[in-house]
Amino acid sequence: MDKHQLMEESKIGRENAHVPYSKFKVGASLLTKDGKVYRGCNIENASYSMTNCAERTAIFKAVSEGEKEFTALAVVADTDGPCAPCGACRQVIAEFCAPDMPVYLTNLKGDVQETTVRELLPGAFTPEDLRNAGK
Ligand SMILES: O=c1ccn([C@H]2C[C@H](O)[C@@H](CO)O2)c(=O)[nH]1
Ligand SMILES: [Zn+2]
Repeated sequence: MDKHQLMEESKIGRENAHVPYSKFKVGASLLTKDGKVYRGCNIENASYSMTNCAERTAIFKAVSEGEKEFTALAVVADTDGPCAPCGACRQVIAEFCAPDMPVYLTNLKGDVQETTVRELLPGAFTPEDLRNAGK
């Protein structure tokens, strides 16, 4: 699967967005090392803060199915420029994806910003920090 196909998968994921409050649909697609794609959408709640973003939906779906190795992530929304993941998602992405993994931030107009996990959250707090604590 190439990056263009992965970006199309994120648009398919976006179609299931549950957004009665913001009306802002986001889609994500996460590619595994074995070529499988996990799609995600944002899922809002009447208790607004319970909302789960598209990126975290895709990651949690994959991890809950036993997936551990990821090679790319694409995110899409109907934004003016490429859709930027929120801070919470950047932290979760950094937990499960390698620092140099490509991330494709896109919109429905076809703008694409190719970035990396490291660039999304420089200096991320990682499992390594916990392992090294007190040493
Ligand atoms: O990268 C992003 C940014 C926002 N949202 C969602 C959360 C909420 O449902 C809506 C507005 O913030 O967009 C995502 O899913 N991903
Ligand atoms: Zn988010």
